[in-house]
Amino acid sequence: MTRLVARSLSVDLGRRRALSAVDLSLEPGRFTVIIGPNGAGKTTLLRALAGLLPASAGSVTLNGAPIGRMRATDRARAIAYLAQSGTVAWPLPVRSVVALGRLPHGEKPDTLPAAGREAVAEAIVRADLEGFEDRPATELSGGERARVLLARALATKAPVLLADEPVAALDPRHELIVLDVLKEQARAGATVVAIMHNLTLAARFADEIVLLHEGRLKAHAAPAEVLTEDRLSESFGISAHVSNGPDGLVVVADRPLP
Ligand SMILES: Nc1ncnc2c1ncn2[C@@H]1O[C@H](COP(=O)(O)OP(=O)(O)OP(=O)(O)O)[C@@H](O)[C@H]1O
Repeated sequence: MTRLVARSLSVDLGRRRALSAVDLSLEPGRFTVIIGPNGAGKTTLLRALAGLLPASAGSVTLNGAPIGRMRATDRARAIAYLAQSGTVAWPLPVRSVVALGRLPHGEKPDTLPAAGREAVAEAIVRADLEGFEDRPATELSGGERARVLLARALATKAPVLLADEPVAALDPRHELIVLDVLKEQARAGATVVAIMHNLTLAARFADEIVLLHEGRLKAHAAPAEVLTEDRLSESFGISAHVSNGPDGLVVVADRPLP
């Protein structure tokens, strides 16, 4: 059970303060979705939580240990990080790319032990990639590639999964499949965090929503508490209509505010 905590976390990118004094506690078993307008600091927050960006002030701890002081392999075993629109540089078969998720365990793609092979096979099924195993990962569509990279992250079987816009490139069916997978990971005890722009899907799947705006945490609560018309207009600059649908809140952006 792994708890990831940011305390008064600020991050500077160049001379710009991208994140200011964020306090956030991410608990095992919860699926948290980070929302906010472009440039709000969502990726910066996720990268800092993953230990990929240093804190300029404050701290990030994993089960109480400062993340910046962890060995890289220990961190990679504990936290699977799925980057925004990740790329695949080499024409490796899909199975080998997914197997790279086992590297933090010291397992090489060509010589995976039974547990590694099982983790890879399971990740391929969960990302709906059966039949793609032998295809070169460089010859896939954007959405297929996104699912390969998700499968690579799943194959690590890390207790923390941080995903930057994991459904941005996906068709509606795969959006639902992937969000189900993320929710299942949380239900199985993982700490799962994803950045999303689709507010209706965020409301439907998230246990908690974190709203960022201009580098600051504006809200962190259940979807119905965060996704109010007033807050959407204040943070996103839109006139929005929020209603109750059969599967949760439905958020419709009516028009941009002047
Ligand atoms: N390398 C950099 N140097 C300076 N500023 C940067 C750098 N990278 C990002 N920024 C700025 O930091 C702020 C936060 O960027 P970040 O990528 O975290 O936003 P985001 O909320 O993830 O946005 P999006 O929804 O567009 O992905 C933005 O104002 C951005 O312009």
